[in-house]
Order: sequence, then C-alpha cells, then structure tokens
Amino acid sequence: MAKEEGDAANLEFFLHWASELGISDSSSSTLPHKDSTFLPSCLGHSLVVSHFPDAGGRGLAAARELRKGELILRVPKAALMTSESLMVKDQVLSACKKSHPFLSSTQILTIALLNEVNKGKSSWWYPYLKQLPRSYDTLAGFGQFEIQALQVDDAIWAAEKAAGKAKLEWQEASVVMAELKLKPALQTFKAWLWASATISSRTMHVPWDEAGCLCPVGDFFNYAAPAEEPCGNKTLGSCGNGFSMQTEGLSEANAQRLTDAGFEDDVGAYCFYAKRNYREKEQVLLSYGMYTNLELLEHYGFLLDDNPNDMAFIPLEPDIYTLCSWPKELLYIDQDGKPSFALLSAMRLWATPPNKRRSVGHLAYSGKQISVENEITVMGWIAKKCQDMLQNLRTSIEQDKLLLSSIGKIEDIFLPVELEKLPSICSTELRAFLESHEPTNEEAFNNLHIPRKARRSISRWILAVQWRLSYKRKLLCCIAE
Ligand SMILES: C[S@@+](CC[C@H](N)C(=O)[O-])C[C@H]1O[C@@H](n2cnc3c(N)ncnc32)[C@H](O)[C@@H]1O
Repeated sequence: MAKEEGDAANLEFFLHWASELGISDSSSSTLPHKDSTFLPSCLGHSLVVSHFPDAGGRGLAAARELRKGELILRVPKAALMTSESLMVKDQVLSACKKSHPFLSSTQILTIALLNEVNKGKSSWWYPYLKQLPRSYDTLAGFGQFEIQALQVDDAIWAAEKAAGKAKLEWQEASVVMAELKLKPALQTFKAWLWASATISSRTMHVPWDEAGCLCPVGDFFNYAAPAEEPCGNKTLGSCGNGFSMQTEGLSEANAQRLTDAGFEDDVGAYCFYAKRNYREKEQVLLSYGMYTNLELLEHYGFLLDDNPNDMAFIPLEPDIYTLCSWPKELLYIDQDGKPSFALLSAMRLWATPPNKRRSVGHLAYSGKQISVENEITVMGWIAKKCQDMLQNLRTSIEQDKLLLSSIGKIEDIFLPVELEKLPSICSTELRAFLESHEPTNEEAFNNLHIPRKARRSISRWILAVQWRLSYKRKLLCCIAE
C-alpha cells in the first residue's frame, strides 16, 4: 500500500476508534457520523480533518458554518492519555513510579509515553500513537549549528538551556527506563527528545496533573495567537476550566467568555468551543496561550510571521536597570516596532537629570512624557540602540531573506559547484551547515547532494533564520517609527 493510502487508512481507523471512546464533535448524543463508504467517525458534524500547508499542516476545518461559542468537540476523561490513565493499566509502570518519587510529573508522563510506544501494536493506545508526528522542531532538539543561527544572545541562551534541561531530565529518567526494560532505541536521548516534544507541543491543561494530558483529536487543532488576554492570565491552561457547557441561547457576555477549551468536571470531558464564527471549510484554530515567537519555537517548534505577542527584548546598561524597578522581560520593542510601556518609562527617567528625577518620577511611571526635549532624547537613544543591535548581528535583513530563499532550493544544489553560484554570505552559512552535518562515508562516496542528517535539520535551520529575521524586522520598524 502507498504511504498516503496507509496514512489515510490509519486516520480513518483512528477516528473510528475515537468515536467508540465517546469522542464527538456533535453536541447532541446522536450516533457517530457515518456514510456508506467509511467507518463511523467521531467527526463530520462540526469538524473534519484537513490540510493547511501554510498554517500548521494537518488540522481541523469547519464541516459547516460554526457559530462563536458553539461546542464543537468533546473528549471524555476516559479518552485522555495521562500518567494516571496509563498507570491504571500498567502495574509495572505504577510500581516504578512509586520507587522513584524524585521525578517531575512531566518526566513521569514522558516515561509513560515511551513505555506505551514500547508495547507496539499491543498498546491499547496504538491507533492514537500512530497519529503522533515522527519528529519535532522544538528548541531542545536544535543542534549547535541551528542554535548559533539564531544569532541573538537571548535566543541562543534559551535554546542551550532547553537542550541542557532535556538532557538532564533524560539522565535522571534513564534508570527508570532501564528498569522498565524499554527497547534500547527508546532509551536514547533522541527518543527522549521525541517524547518530551510530543508532551510539550500536544498536552492540554488538566487540574489534577501538572504534566497535562494528551487529548486525542483535540490535539489536531492548530494555533492562532490570542489577540488579547482572555481572562487576565498568560496561559490558556489556567483559565480553561471556567468555560460553560451551555451553548443554546448564549448571552453576549457568555459568548465572549466561551473561547477555546478546558476540562469540565461536571461533564467529565475536555470541551472545545468555537472562538469565533467560522465558514464551512475554514480552519478552526485554538489559542494555546500568549507566546512570543521564541516561546512558540521552544514549546511547539514553529513561529508565526505576524505574531501580535512577539517582542524583541532590549538589553540596557546596568545604570539604567538600577534606576527603574521594571523586570527585564517588560523592556522590549513590540511586534509593530513600538517601545513597551516599561522601556519608555525607564528611558524617560534615565534621560532626566539626576536632581530632577524624584520630582518627575510619577510622570514616567504613569506612562506620560516628561518634556519634548526628554522625549527626543529617549527616542533617539532607543533608535540608536536598535541600530547598534542590528549592526552587531552577523547578517542583515536582506541577507537573511536571500538565505531563506536559497535554503528553499537547497535540495537542488549539487555540491560543491552550485554552492559557488550563491551570494557569498549565503554560501558561507550553507557551507557551515553542511560541515556541521558531515556526510557518512557512503554519502560522500556517492556524492549525494545533501547528507541525510542535514536534510532532517533543514527545517530547524529555516526556523532559526526566520526567527532572527522577525527579530531584526522589529528593530528596523522601531528605527523607522
Ligand atoms: C497540537 S498540534 C496541532 C496539530 C498538528 N498540526 C498535527 O498534525 O498533529 C501542535 C503542532 O502543530 C503545528 N502548528 C500548530 N499551529 C501552527 C501554526 N499556526 N503554524 C505552523 N505550525 C503550527 C506545530 O508543529 C505544533 O507543534
């Protein structure tokens, strides 16, 4: 059977398996969707699986017009994969967990997931496991080359920290995986990275386990950035349980409140609601939370071209930090190139002569201009800072754009002759990329275009260049303001 046909058959079987577990996209308790050709499916009433090449790949589309606030998917507790549900069915896993109380809840779920994969076809979860991606592009899996390609110190630091944390967690967990007698391939760091990326990018908040749950079908929703805080908290998880199950006769206030998803105790299910009205076939999106592009990359392995919550942090000289009480994470340039409230406030105070700071402090802290002269100094300083930051980075915006279009063609490049035809900045980075993924002897012997290992890293390299480009664009926008 061709791969596509195999994938389609697996998906059909999975949606049937899900319907038998009570997963449903229908708010009434009618029988699962069925037509004469396919197995009964849990979808078809409100949602269908579809492909969105530019917005997350596989995702869920509206099967009909959907109204804001409508209940569109319900996943009963029994269908949620959690450490608890995996342990109930596996005494050995449960005993192992008890003898290693030092492990975090995320480490336990990671081990439990690998333990389930280890069972192969005999796992009760097999139809679901088959639907999980084979690889991820989350920051922890970036190699040294891709990390350096981020160029900005803060981002490099975040990537190194993510990789270091993953390694440490794996080392701590390895004794348990050995006790569970997992296959050697499932005890490797590579397998650990896969399982922890599955958990990082696909779990949803539940109140009884910090690691969250894997939610079959519910984890097919791709992401849309929330434009504003839904309930005053940064992440969706902490406000997910406030949603109401009622969808009939919604008041405007309730319709506003009913966004996204959450576990509902009284229903005993994870419930998903339409965040807005959708036309038939439009992709239905979920807001996982408010994330900057770097955070999206870290936790989910993608970023958005136009992320309203993205920001470029501005490192300040120590004497400016000591002047203000703002935490560093509030000192940034926003997506539109505007300095944040805290950055402006800190700079206005800093640009005031020391003997006058006390008397104008209240203006700075309430976001008001201090004087025209002060404002000109502040704006000039911020623009100069952005300019210096841009100049200190290895490549320019134009070069990054060129590089991105060259990486797109990398599969066609016949080494080393074609490499020479590229602009020098592109060929230098391309050469460094290839050198960091040395070909195997066999590949070198056969003069294959791109080593296999490198091919798998291309998507991460593209993400790194896209990330630094979006960062530079914000700085440029600020200078142009
Ligand atoms: C919960 S899953 C969503 C379903 C996923 N597309 C699938 O096929 O299983 C989250 C992952 O989908 C991808 N994704 C979600 N929203 C995206 C978006 N707006 N743009 C690009 N990728 C997205 C990312 O790989 C992310 O880690």
